[in-house]
Amino acid sequence: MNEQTELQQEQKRAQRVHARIEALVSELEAEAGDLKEQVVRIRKHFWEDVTVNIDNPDDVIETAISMKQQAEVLSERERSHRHTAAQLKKLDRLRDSLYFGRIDFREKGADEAESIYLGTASLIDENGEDFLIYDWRAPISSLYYDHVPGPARYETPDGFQEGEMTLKRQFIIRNGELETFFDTGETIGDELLQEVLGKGADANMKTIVATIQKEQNQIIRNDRARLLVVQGAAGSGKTSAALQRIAYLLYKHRARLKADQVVLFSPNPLFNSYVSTVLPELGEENMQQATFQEYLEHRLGRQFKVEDPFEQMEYVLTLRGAKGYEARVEAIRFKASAAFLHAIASYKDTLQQRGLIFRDIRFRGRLLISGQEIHDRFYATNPEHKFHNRLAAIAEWLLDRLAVIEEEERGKNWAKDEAEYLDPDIYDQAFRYRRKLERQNRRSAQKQTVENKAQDPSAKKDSYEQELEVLAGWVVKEKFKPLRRGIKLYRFLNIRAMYSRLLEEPELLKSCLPADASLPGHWEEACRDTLEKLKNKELSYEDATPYLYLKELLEGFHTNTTVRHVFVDEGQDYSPFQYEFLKRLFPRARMTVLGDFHQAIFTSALALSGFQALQGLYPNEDMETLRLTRSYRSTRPIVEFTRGLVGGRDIEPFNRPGTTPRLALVRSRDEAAERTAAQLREWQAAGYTSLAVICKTAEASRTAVEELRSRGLGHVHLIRKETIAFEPGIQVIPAYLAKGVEFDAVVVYDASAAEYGDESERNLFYVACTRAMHDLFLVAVHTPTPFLEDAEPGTYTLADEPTSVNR
Ligand SMILES: Nc1ncnc2c1ncn2[C@@H]1O[C@H](COP(=O)(O)OP(=O)(O)OP(=O)(O)O)[C@@H](O)[C@H]1O
Repeated sequence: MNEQTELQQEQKRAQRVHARIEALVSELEAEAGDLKEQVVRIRKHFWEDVTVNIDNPDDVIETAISMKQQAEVLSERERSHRHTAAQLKKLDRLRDSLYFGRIDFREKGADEAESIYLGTASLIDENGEDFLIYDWRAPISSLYYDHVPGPARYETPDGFQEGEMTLKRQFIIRNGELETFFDTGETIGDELLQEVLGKGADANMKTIVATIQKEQNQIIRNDRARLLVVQGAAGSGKTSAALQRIAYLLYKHRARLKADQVVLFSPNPLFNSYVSTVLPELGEENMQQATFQEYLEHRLGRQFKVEDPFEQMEYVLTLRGAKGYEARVEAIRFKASAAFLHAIASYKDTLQQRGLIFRDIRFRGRLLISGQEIHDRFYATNPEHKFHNRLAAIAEWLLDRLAVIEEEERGKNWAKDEAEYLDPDIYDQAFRYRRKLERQNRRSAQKQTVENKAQDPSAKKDSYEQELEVLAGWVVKEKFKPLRRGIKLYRFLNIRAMYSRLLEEPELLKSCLPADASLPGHWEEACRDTLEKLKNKELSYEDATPYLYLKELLEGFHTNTTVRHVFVDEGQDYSPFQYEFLKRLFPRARMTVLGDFHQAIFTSALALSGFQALQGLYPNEDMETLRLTRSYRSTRPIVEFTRGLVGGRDIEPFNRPGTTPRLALVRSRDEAAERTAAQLREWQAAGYTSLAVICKTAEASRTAVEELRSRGLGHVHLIRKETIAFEPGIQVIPAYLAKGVEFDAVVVYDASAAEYGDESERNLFYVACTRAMHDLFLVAVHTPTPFLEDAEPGTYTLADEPTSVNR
């Protein structure tokens, strides 16, 4: 068959499928309208259609049955309406794009090949027999992503199905009309990918189902690993693969897995909103999204002012040379290390023998039970018993002691005084509460007397003294409530003092470290600062996780057993501590970690230890590591330039042509602003809509916004750590907040040695440069950053030289 006839045939088929969708839509719309009417009518006349009669017991039963039936009819109609609405949404998604690919597959032993058309959802023909479209996540669809024409196989629940793929085709379908197709010998042919990647950046991430690459498909469909680690270059599709993997898991395990049982940990709120459209676009509900900081705030925010990672980042980036800087940076690194994690765990072990610090239990400024007394009592318990059983015994003992003290307090004048001045509302509340309690606890004869009087309406609150006694009892109970609650939560453990002691006593810490580890330089200097902060109820970011770890080891771990999949994006920026945490917090979840060491920007990052640090997390056989080396985001010239910055020789560009990155060397900040503004205007004129000016820090970004606005540029937006969405226009953004997102064109402002001079800033510079999809412009005042010396020769040009277009 010649290509023209073939095209016509495909177009005819597309028309048929489109017509089927339209017919279904009209049918379902009518059905939905009808159902909606019924629901509204039932709700409105609910009581009219129910026979309400409560004259005798039989009537009551009949009434109940009638109500139940009516409620069931209503909920059945509501369910049908929801189902129809979901079907309509699915059809609406299919209506324009229908399907994107076709494979012809002949099963082993069969005479003929079957044509499989792939789309974002499945669709069956009018007879209910054949699939007009297969969902991209169906087992057979994996053939499309994994194989080229020839012998092929796919995994089914019953094992592998062998066969031969005789055709592989990609379609471009717009508004329900098939424009063209490509037959391809490649796994996923480059034409479609070229077309997709050549488009402009969006305010939100897009799905990639039509062009998923083979190695990405391995990530998406991996069902075996308990811990799946994906190491991939910037722009290699890690986040995309993660999101399509979530969609795949929700489809494959749809009977058991709901979207709220999947959590994605991401670097910041902006990233959260950037990726939040992908799953709904694929017809799935969104997973839960969180940042680690939110979790820390949730657990420690009441007790401490907890520093966030961006404040720490700003400190590291801007205060070089300040007093205590070196000490803190070394401490940041140390406190994120596996050695410190080990130290905290063995510190907890020693505390089982000695050294626990307990809080005094005080009431109205008076000491009730001293920390020393609790301490002595704890160490008098049997050391053979489990630590948490010993603690539970102490809590029980404290509650008993408290009950006795509470009883004594009731007769005291302060309680009666307070009872006398109770607010009328609280008074009533107290009185009712007391009566209820006393009905439940008829313990002593004395109580009984009071209760009888209180319960007897004729007695009213006759004796003033007795009434006051009742109320004083209530007052004391209310005042003791927080004490009892605190004891149940083990607040009598003084975690702050114990964490502080570990920092105050280097010998103690050394004894808890693994044999091959030692304390970092300037340790005591760093600790002085931390201890001061702890005293003021402040917690640095580097201390927050170790502190919480110690707290949980002592008090018991909080767990969430409903979550089944945890995804950690930008996984290189998490410490071993944080992984240990996530594992304990979600004991029933599988974990997918996505990261790129070249983008490790936090001092606490895994960068040095690499993902090996994750090895102890789960047994080796439960862990799998996959690599993505091809970079899709940026044009070939941009990838060829950026990979040199980090020595990433194995980073392979997707072959998309573009302009070579340019460097403008300027003499002043003023000139830098001029050049930047001019470049942005040029890009706007060329039709780019998503533009970013990436600076090193928040402060530099604020200044840049002023400089650009004062040059008449409109719609210049400053991105802060709290920003949750892009507004249309030019984004000015600190590099560390640009993680995970992308723009049509990027100015790196300012790429000078003064700004990016220290080796520790290399990765940050790399992150900034790799955000550009189509064009990259660097501006440097005086001397450019030394990192440019590592760029492969010829991969960037000076802006004043003629621009070379690398095709
Ligand atoms: N198979 C694909 N088909 C089409 N586009 C793709 C594909 N894989 C990746 N992309 C595109 O490449 C860009 C980068 O993808 P993504 O953000 O997932 O990469 P990443 O590895 O998470 O990047 P980074 O680590 O730099 O944040 C996105 O625009 C994405 O849509």
